[in-house]
Amino acid sequence: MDIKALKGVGEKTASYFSQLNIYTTEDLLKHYPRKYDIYEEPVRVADLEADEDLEGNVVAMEGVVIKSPDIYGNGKLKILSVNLKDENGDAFKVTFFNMPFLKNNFKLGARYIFRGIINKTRKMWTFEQPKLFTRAAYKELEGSMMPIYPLTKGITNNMLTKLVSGLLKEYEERLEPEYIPLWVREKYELAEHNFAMQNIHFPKEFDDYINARHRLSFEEFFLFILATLSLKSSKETNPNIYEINRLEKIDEFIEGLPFKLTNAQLKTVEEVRADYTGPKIMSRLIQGDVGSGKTIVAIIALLEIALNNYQGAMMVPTEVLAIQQFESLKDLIEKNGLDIKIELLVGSMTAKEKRLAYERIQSGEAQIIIGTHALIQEKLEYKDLALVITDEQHRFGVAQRESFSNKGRRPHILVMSATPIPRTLAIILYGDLDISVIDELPKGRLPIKNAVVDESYRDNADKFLEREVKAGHQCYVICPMVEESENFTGANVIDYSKELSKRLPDCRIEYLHGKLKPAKKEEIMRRFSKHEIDILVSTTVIEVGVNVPNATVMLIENSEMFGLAGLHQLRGRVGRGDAQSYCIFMTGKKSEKIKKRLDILKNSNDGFEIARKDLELRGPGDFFGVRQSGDFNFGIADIFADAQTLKEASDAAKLIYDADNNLESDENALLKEKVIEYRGKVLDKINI
Ligand SMILES: Nc1ncnc2c1ncn2[C@@H]1O[C@H](COP(=O)(O)OP(=O)(O)OP(=O)(O)O)[C@@H](O)[C@H]1O
Repeated sequence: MDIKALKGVGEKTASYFSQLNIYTTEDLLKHYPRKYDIYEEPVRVADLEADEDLEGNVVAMEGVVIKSPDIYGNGKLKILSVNLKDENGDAFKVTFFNMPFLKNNFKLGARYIFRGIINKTRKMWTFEQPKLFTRAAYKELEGSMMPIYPLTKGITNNMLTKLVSGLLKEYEERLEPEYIPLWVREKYELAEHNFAMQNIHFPKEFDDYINARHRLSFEEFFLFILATLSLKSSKETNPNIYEINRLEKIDEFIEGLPFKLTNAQLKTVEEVRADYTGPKIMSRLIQGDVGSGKTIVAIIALLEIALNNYQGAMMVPTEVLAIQQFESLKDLIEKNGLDIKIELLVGSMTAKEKRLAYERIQSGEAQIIIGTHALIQEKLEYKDLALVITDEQHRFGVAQRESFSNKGRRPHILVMSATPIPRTLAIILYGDLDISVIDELPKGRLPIKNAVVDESYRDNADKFLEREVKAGHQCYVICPMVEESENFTGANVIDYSKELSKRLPDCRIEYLHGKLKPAKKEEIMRRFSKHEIDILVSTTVIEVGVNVPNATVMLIENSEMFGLAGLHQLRGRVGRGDAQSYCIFMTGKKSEKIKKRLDILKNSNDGFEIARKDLELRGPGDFFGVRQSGDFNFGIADIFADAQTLKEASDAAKLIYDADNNLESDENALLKEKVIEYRGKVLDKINI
């Protein structure tokens, strides 16, 4: 049902909802809480002193007024300040702004429970504008879990809570039929669908939440796997319609590379070449950690396809990366004296440039095409596209991958990923692809040295950057944001690079961020690659794929603001050459928790190990809306935290598929409808 059919949702609200990708009531029900507000037992001052993580967070405290409250302040601002003590007799304070009428509530000896963000100011634990409860009122709420939804401008939590709760009431009357066969629900102990919907939004108790979440994650994985299984079977019958031969020129090219391929690379190259010269169309995933050397494998394939007189295209997630790949491939082709024409296609090219590029692609003059999403523009036609490579493929949806492959007759597909997941999971998640793993780093790479530091290390950090620059190396500094913003207190690239230039006047410093004009981005990246810039201050636009092997230092400001997977990707921008490289994680806020998390990165350079340790640290109970891997953005399920559920869903899907691969039995009738709906609607939204 259209979201506008709901009472109180007009055109304007609907347009706000579209920002959250909510268009229908079904979308609204699938807009799961990000976390829950749990009314926990009140804490005491002693608890606050003992657990530093409580500061700055929401807590409840019970207290007795120990002094008649004061009102102070001038004309416009009136501050009511109340002194209290907790049951141990320890003092804390509460302040309210412009609410002088509350004064009468706080008679000497009155007892209340306050709930809000607690902070220590001038040695006193203080609430500002907390919510106020009588003990009886609080006890009623204690233990309950109120949903907190992801929001956007114009949509409040209150509004969502009301709409969802209204919808669920109605839903109960209309009871959606259960579509997972009974035997599956029994075997894997799955709650019923409607129960799960009700309890993911408004769990009465923690266990209900757990059961709801389990059912919904299972359901997401289950549909996803059934859909990919059917995709795979349709591919298996695709014969290789291209006449591609192994060429000596390619063997010579490999021989002539300035480095020796690792065994893992060699094996992967073999698998890829066997695929596209074999009887069936290739659908292969190359999985390898950052810096493991996936790109050269892709390049070898592109060259061999081009030399066989077909076209090959490689789609990458950012313009910066497209330009870089294009330039380095052009260099390689020239150096090796190969007669191959390559083309760049990115969104920011002028209409005329694009038209000319389109013409060369359509006529077949362009043999290798490198670009961004621009490669799958409807208007673009290829002459004879035989190979499609998507780099860092998790940025693209399955549907995009498919639409790309529909451009050719049915091209070979190669997908590259640095997502650190174990092979068993990869086999399930990439059900429609064969997998090659590059599990070995090039020889001579020294492990990156890591340090987790805070502001007190600033001078040393500056000296360190200077020293590396003097030694002829280059550095990245990452800031979490572009420019100063009111509600965000992290370093920003523009101010930061100004200040850094003052402190290190002998270094050539420039900044880069996503909002710069594409031509400017290109110019900066080109100059950095050519070592005309020593220190590049950047946002995370350089996170994926950027390759400047002479860079040896990665300094990440406010590293507590990034996820571990993102930090690992960023760090992967150094350590790409022979020289010793360093990664400095600078933190703005000191806390044991933050330190522990960053220590995981400090102690390991292995992507998968990091993901696993991160999960261990959080503990299996700590997964309220925490999605560790943004790469596979399922609605609620997380491939790491729910790895066991994923396995079960995969087993169940296979059992069903093996017994009834077209889902034709009565028992599977409703499931079939769902899978078809899922393939059409959801599969393209899941980024794998
Ligand atoms: N066998 C090798 N020996 C030495 N250097 C290599 C080898 N293979 C690749 N390289 C170089 O290592 C660097 C990183 O390789 P590449 O860019 O292919 O990594 P990647 O796996 O794509 O990493 P990312 O996921 O970070 O993009 C490049 O400079 C590349 O030329």
